[in-house]
Amino acid sequence: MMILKDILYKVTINAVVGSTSISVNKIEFDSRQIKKNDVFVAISGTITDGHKFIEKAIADGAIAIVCETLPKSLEEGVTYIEVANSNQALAYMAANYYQHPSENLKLIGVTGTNGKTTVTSLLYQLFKKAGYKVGLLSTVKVMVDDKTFRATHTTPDSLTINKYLKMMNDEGVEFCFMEVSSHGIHQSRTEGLKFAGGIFTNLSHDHLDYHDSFAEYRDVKKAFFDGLPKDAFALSNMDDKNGLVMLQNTVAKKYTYALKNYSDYRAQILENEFGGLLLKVNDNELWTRLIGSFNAYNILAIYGAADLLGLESEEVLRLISELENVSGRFQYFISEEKITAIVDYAHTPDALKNVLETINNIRTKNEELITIVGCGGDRDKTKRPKMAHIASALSTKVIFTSDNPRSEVPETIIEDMEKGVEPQNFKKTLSITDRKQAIKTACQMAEAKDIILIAGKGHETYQEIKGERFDFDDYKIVREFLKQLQK
Ligand SMILES: CC(=O)N[C@H]1[C@@H](OP(=O)(O)OP(=O)(O)OC[C@H]2O[C@@H](n3ccc(=O)[nH]c3=O)[C@H](O)[C@@H]2O)O[C@H](CO)[C@@H](O)[C@@H]1O[C@H](C)C(=O)N[C@@H](C)C(=O)N[C@H](CCC(=O)O)C(=O)O
Ligand SMILES: Nc1ncnc2c1ncn2[C@@H]1O[C@H](COP(=O)(O)OP(=O)(O)OP(=O)(O)O)[C@@H](O)[C@H]1O
Ligand SMILES: N[C@H](CCC[C@H](N)C(=O)O)C(=O)O
Ligand SMILES: [Mg+2]
Repeated sequence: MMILKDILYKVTINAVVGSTSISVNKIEFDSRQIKKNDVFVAISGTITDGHKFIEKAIADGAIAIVCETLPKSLEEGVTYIEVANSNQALAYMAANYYQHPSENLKLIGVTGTNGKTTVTSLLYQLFKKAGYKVGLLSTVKVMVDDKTFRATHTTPDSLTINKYLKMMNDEGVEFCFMEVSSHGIHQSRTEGLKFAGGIFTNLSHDHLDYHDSFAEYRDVKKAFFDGLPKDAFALSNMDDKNGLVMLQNTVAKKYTYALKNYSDYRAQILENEFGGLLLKVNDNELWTRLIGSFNAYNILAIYGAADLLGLESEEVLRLISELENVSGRFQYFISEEKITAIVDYAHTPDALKNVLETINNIRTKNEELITIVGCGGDRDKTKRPKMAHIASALSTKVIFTSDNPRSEVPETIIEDMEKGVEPQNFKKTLSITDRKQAIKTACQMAEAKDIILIAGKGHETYQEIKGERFDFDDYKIVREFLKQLQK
């Protein structure tokens, strides 16, 4: 239980009806979770409006309501708080309720179109190897030191974030690395958190189904850096054309990293092969198992963050060479017949281009590259033809298939993709709606030494169709087919 007034500390309030000295049990923003003596926060969302469920919440025992518009009829004995922004109010209420857990550890946020999971997961590994208790909030999973929890989002809602941070406080966690998605920033999920640092990876085409324009997408990401406190660091990628934009209004201490432009943390790629990357980082040689020039940026970002967080440079260089790859990110194996199968999470045009260019830099010309790719349903439609254009231009053969169709018709998604294929590449492409069938066909087509890239789902162990999740694991399926085909 907690006094409502204390939960509302720092919340911008327009009007109060009733007493804020009442004791409430817990905070909920979903009326279906309300129990007796809870406070319900009504949020107007993308599908429905929480305000429609105020009456239901009270009937189920809510004794306080936080909302942006007071209901026409007010119930006796219920306290109503009218606020300017329910999402923001929820974030401050969540921080108050869990006693500001972000202030009791060093919280580092990573934002950008691609690389967030890779950078946060590598930082988690690095700080664990350095002997610290560490937290992780990522697309793939949540870690409270050594305990694993299922991730429902890249950036969870503010109540969930603060719940995990409080658990980390109780476990004595000193550092927490979290992904900060543009949806998360736009919905104030990270409002009220005290960040010790922010890292910008890159900005390219994604989520234009949610943001009205690329400029709005950029400005939402920039808002994260604008909100960093002056004792935090802001580490930005100077090779990204929006790298400086992210830093221009932050009061945090500014640092930069790059391979091409002058920066505080610089790297050069000395070797780039399937075995890993040999880098020169600020005049030190560094080996990493990770593959691909895009991973040079991720490695440099974690090197800079570790330095800014006080880890000793020599130790960081040694530990980075021990880091394991992140699940579903350029995860590969080579079959007995020397066919290389790569599973990667690339689901944006820039990511797909990076992965395909990496493979093309490594493979010899007589090794065919067969790419299997689809696009998520209920996501950015404008990236579909771009992904298909990139896949068909940079592969020897391409099979368009389903990713997570969600509520859309899979064939329509594939048609959207096919529109991006240039005529000279038509002969390279094939469309097979069933993803399993597409993977099997690629395995049948592949000859010894060929490479199969399965892109878009990475670590995901499900396929989302019409609101249901069916078991589906790219990596397991391709291994199985290559074994069956004795290839
Ligand atoms: C589009 C989007 O981001 N939606 C998120 C948002 O939901 P919403 O506010 O739009 O919810 P809504 O369904 O319209 O409902 C409005 C309100 O009414 C309430 N409600 C609803 C029904 C009811 O009976 N009673 C009730 O009180 C809901 O609890 C909600 O507060 O807030 C919810 C609670 O935090 C999130 O679960 C939900 O994520 C949905 C499921 C989602 O798919 N989000 C994806 C797009 C997402 O967030 N992705 C990003 C980036 C991914 C990446 O690039 O890696 C992420 O950070 O994961
Ligand atoms: N620094 C980078 N620059 C460009 N592409 C990258 C970079 N790092 C990873 N990628 C590519 O993007 C894919 C997704 O990487 P990752 O999961 O780290 O990104 P993310 O930002 O967490 O994505 P999401 O927004 O979906 O959570 C990888 O599988 C790889 O293909
Ligand atoms: N295979 C996934 C990748 C994107 C998942 C996440 N970034 C999101 O937007 O929810 C899809 O496109 O369905
Ligand atoms: Mg991620």
